Amino acid sequence: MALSSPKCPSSQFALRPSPAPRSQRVAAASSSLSCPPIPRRLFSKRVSSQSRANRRWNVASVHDAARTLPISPAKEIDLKKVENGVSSAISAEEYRDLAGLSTRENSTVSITVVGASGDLAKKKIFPALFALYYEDCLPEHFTIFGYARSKMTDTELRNMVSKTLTCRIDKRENCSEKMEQFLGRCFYHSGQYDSEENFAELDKEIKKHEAGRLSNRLFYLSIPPNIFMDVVKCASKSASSANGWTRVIVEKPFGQDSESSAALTRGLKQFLVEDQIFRIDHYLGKELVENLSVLRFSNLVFEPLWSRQYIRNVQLIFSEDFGTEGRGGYFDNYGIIRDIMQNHLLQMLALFAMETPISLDAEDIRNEKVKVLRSMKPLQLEDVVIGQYKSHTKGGFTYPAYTDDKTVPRDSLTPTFAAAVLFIDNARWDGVPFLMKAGKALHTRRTEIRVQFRHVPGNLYRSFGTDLDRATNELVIRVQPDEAIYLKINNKIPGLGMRLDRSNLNLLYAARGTEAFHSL
Ligand SMILES: NC(=O)C1=CN([C@@H]2O[C@H](COP(=O)(O)OP(=O)(O)OC[C@H]3O[C@@H](n4cnc5c(N)ncnc54)[C@H](OP(=O)(O)O)[C@@H]3O)[C@@H](O)[C@H]2O)C=CC1
Ligand SMILES: O=C1O[C@H](COP(=O)(O)O)[C@@H](O)[C@H](O)[C@H]1O
Repeated sequence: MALSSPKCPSSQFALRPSPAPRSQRVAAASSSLSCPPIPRRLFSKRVSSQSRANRRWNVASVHDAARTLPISPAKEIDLKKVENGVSSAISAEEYRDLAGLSTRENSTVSITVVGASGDLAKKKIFPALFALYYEDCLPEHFTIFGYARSKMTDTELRNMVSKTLTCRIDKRENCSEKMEQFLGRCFYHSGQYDSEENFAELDKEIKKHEAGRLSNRLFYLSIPPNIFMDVVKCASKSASSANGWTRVIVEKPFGQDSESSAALTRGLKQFLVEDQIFRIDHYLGKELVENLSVLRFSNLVFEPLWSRQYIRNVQLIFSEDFGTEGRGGYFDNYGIIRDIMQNHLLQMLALFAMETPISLDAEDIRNEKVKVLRSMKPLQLEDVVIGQYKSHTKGGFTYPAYTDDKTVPRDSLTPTFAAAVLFIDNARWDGVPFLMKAGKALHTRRTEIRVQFRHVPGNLYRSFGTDLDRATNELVIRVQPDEAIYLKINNKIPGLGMRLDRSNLNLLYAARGTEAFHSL
């Protein structure tokens, strides 16, 4: 089924409930007011005034426990318009207001992409920012700074970024013109992550562009987590906003284990209040992951089947057909389990397996997900397989081994592949294996959830061609590429006689070209 694509990002945030019903999002899109509705959960009642914990960071915000969206302190916003999440389409300007990005008060927003020389920044962050710019969802006065240790000029950054910008959106009018304008707003500053002095230099550069306007600053930590603290400390001391808000987006993985995760949180809180910290897992912004709860909770046909009674196993599969390619600096310290399984796949699993939440508020969904995680049996070593990709030749081309990557130590034992069987010890899922598989440099690029159903007891058609005991129903939720949901069913081959075959009942998404980071 083809779905028309909204013009503007849907402001869908990690750990947030399902988005607006499709019809409403499309309505928003087709409106001349271009930006889509913002979910109610972003406007929970808990409004904190200016940060008491740390006045340097000077923020006022609306706080939603699982995910926060601070808004500009001085702003009066008609929240009724967005009560119940998605009641009406809103304008680009209102969208910016709600995100605290208004320009009405002559304010600026400076976005610093820390780790701008890296993979995430190049592949996803700059393109997502461009998509927002294209859709007029960034404020009038905004500037983007790349910050990293690598030496680069502004022009080199622009050249690097321009290679990954695309006009993914439906209308491609003036795309190259818009790109030029966007690139003109991008600057680069080279510095160390633990140097207050270098961040003070960045501060000076930012100030030049702020030109005395109200200063709002966003730091996107597109770096390995072990240097988050250095950056937050230095940015806090030397480059935070003096009169507007300062926010920090923190990438996964949030530490190495629960101890280091708690230490990271404690560390961040020395310099930030919770409202300033935005933890992101971009898989939660993927269309099919967002659709998971909709599929299950708004279709009578699925929910009754969603249990051990009918489901034999669930597989969560992530595979990439490329290796680390220069990302060893980050990846080698974390490995595939911490890079993919513990966050992206586990989030998908929790959404898949949770009980019906009380509401679509982020906190209610989070509570249900936590119950799933707490019901999980601790993993045993024998339930896990790990591996690392080796060099191989195919079609006359030799693909490098993981340890051939110059950014990876030659003797690295970091896993690039892992498979694990997980069990959820509760009434719904007792005994159902949840198989997770994740790997880099495999044959295909694919992320999907495969739900295999039990055999039909006493199947009448056992003797008709197909081995129906094996060919059980399977529901496939293909997250990427070529998003689709299809159900494998057994049916009769048309014509004389009785021969059976397996077919797919399809919900194919046309190439919509949306990208999770764009909406997040
Ligand atoms: N790549 C992706 O698609 C995604 C990545 N992420 C997350 O983004 C973060 C960054 O990932 P990614 O961009 O892929 O990683 P990279 O390895 O590309 O690292 C980003 C930048 O950080 C600096 N860096 C790398 N290693 C180190 C190190 N050991 N010490 C200090 N600086 C270092 C480098 O900049 P320089 O040397 O110039 O300072 C590098 O360009 C991670 O937390 C990852 O989980 C999340 C979603 C998707
Ligand atoms: O978080 C990460 O995700 C990417 C894959 O993201 P996708 O949206 O392209 O599927 C992965 O390559 C990277 O290792 C990891 O850090």
